[in-house]
Amino acid sequence: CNMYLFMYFFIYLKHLHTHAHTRAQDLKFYEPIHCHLLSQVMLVGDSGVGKTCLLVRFKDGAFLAGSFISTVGIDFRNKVMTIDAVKVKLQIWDTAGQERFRSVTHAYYRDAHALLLLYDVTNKASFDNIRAWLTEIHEYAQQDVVVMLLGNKADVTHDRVVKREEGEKLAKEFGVPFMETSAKSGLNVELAFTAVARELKHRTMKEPDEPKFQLQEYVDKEMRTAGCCRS
Ligand SMILES: Nc1nc2c(ncn2[C@@H]2O[C@H](COP(=O)(O)OP(=O)(O)OP(=O)(O)O)[C@@H](O)[C@H]2O)c(=O)[nH]1
Repeated sequence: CNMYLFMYFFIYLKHLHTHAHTRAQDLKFYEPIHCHLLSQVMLVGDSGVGKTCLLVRFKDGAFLAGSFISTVGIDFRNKVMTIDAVKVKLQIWDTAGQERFRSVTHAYYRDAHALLLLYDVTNKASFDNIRAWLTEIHEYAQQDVVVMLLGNKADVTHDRVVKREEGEKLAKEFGVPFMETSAKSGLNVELAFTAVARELKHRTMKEPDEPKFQLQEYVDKEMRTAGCCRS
C-alpha cells in the first residue's frame, strides 16, 4: 500500500513538473512581440576574413584584437534595428570558414534571408575563392536571397593585395552590391547591416505603388554623405 502511495505521489510530482514546464514554455511563446520583422542574416567567407570580428563590432561596438580563434560550426547573435519606425530583428549567423565545417553551413543557407559574403583585402586567396562561394550560394540558398560582397580589413594599408576596384568589378560581374569594411576601425560595418535590413524590410512591407529599394544606390549615397568612411 505504501508503495502505491509513493508511486501516486511520484506521478503527481511529475505531472506538476511537466505542467509547470509547459506553462513556462507557453509564456515564452506568447511573450509580447516587440519586433515587426525577423530576418536571418548569414556571414560567409574563408576562414580568417573577419566574420566574427565584423559581427562583434556590429553587436558590441568592439574589436576582437589578439589571437585568432576560429569559429566551430555556427554561432549566432541577435540585434534589433529600427528602420523607418519598423523594428527589424536581425538574427545573425556567424559561420565557420574552415572547409571541414562546410556541411554544417550548407544546412543553414536555405533559411537565410541575406548573406554577407566576406573576403580579406590582405589575402588574395580569400578574394579568388569568392567565385566558389557564390557558386555554393546559388546551389544552397534561396533564389531571392540578398547577397552583399564585403572586402574586409580595409584599415590595413601596407599588406593590402586586393584593390577596391577589383572588388567593385567582381561585384558588378555577379550583380551584387559591394563595399569595403573594417571590423577594426568600424568602417561601413553599421552601414552593411543597415542596408541589408532596409532591403529586407522593403521586400516584406513595400506598398504596391512604392518603388523597389535600390541597395547599391542606397549604399553609395550613404557613403557619399559620410565622406566615404562611416564608422
Ligand atoms: N586589421 C584587421 N584585422 C581584422 C579585421 N577583422 C578581423 N581581423 C583579424 O583577423 C583575424 C580573423 O578574424 P575572425 O573574425 O576570427 O575571422 P573569421 O572569418 O570569423 O574566421 P573563422 O571563424 O575561422 O571562419 C583575427 O586575428 C582578427 O583580429 C579587420 O577589419 N582589420
